Amino acid sequence: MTSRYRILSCDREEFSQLRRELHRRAFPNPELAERVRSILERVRAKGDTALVELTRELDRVALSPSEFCRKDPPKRPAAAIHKALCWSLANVRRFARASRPKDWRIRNREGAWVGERFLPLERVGVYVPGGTAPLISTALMTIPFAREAGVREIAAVTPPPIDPVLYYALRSAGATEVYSLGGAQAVAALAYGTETIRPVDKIFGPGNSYVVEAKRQLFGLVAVDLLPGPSEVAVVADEHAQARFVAADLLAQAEHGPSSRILLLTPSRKVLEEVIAQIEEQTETLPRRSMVESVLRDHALFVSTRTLEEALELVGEFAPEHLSLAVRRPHEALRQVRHCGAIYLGSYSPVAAGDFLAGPSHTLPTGGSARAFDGLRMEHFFQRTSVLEYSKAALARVEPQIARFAQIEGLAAHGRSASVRLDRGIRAKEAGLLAEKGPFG
Ligand SMILES: NC(=O)c1ccc[n+]([C@@H]2O[C@H](COP(=O)([O-])OP(=O)(O)OC[C@H]3O[C@@H](n4cnc5c(N)ncnc54)[C@H](O)[C@@H]3O)[C@@H](O)[C@H]2O)c1
Ligand SMILES: [Zn+2]
Repeated sequence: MTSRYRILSCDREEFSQLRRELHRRAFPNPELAERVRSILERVRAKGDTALVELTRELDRVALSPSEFCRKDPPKRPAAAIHKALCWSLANVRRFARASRPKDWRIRNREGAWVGERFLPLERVGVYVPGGTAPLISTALMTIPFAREAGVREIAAVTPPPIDPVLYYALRSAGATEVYSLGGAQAVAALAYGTETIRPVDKIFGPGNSYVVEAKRQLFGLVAVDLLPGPSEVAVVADEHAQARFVAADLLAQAEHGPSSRILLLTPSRKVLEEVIAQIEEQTETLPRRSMVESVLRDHALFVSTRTLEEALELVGEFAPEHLSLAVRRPHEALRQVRHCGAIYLGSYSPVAAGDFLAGPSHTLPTGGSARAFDGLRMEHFFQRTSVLEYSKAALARVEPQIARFAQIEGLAAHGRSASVRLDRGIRAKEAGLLAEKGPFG
């Protein structure tokens, strides 16, 4: 079959080649890094003055520092829109509450209590993209987690002018401050603070490459959640898959932007051909047709594998943001799938449901980073502390081992801090240990 798309039929040799190709790593782009570095430095050095200049240069909006923070009450949108927002909010809040981390403790080998305590962060910043489209769903998929976690101060930033429905969504989701600021400069303001914005402890949310690079550079000064990039989807389809559904899911992600990536893996050549025919048919009627076509041309890959197992193995190598398992036995396939951001099981779970309202956050790792990074989740809004409690009896049981470590590491005061509590002859003991030989002889 000839096609304008990239189609691979995967035999033994191509399989290992494709495995290598699909195993991606994201490197920072040096020019972009330099550009972002200079924006961050301007905000650090000149505060609000830099924010006024950058907002004029990059967003083409003239704002004075007193106009950054929006204080006006939000206007309630039309009933039908309001209902959709509430639907999403209810699902996300419920998911957030159910996934709240719980304090726990166990007794260790010597009978002391050891455990973890989770406290909500005090002040966070949430970036909500707004450059090309007001990502209202992003407001609903980040801020409620902070709110349900018990974070007291939630500062949301989004590029001006703020869409009225987005403003309403930011407020109803629980933002306690909303700033008309976008791009790397908004991230810098959250991290460094300016005359009008107090710095935050952690920065959340997706954004374009400037926003993500700013988070990467500021990591350490503040905490960040993850570095989400352009959207992507992989679909694994078997011979039972509905080509119409599969094509629709692939096109939905292609619609996100020119750098979106889409991947289809199927052991059925027939399904592959049907999906491509469906893509051509469905693309005709999409409003963002030209963008979708450029994604299909430059960032789409259609692979026919020998078996379903091979398809599932390759998809683990790709570690996609979204994975749809359009197969007859999705739960069985799930067991064979390795890392990815979110998995959609069966024929009736469109990725768009997760994008807009299902419950788990749609802020997910991209570019292969799902191999090690999690999508945004409740735990990210907590700071975790370990808690330890010894009784005298527990300490007595283990004190000789503490003394031994103290000796190995040459830290006598450490050893003494245990033995002194047990009234064990301190000096005699230390003298004895120090007189002994080294660990290996
Ligand atoms: N992975 C995820 O979970 C996820 C979820 C939602 C959105 N996203 C991604 O978020 C992104 C949204 O991007 P967007 O552009 O629409 O909005 P955005 O708000 O992220 O970026 C707009 C800002 O970029 C800055 N900017 C634009 N051009 C610049 C330049 N030349 N130099 C410096 N700064 C510049 C401007 O200040 C502007 O305010 C998309 O790439 C989308 O895929 C990812
Ligand atoms: Zn999507």
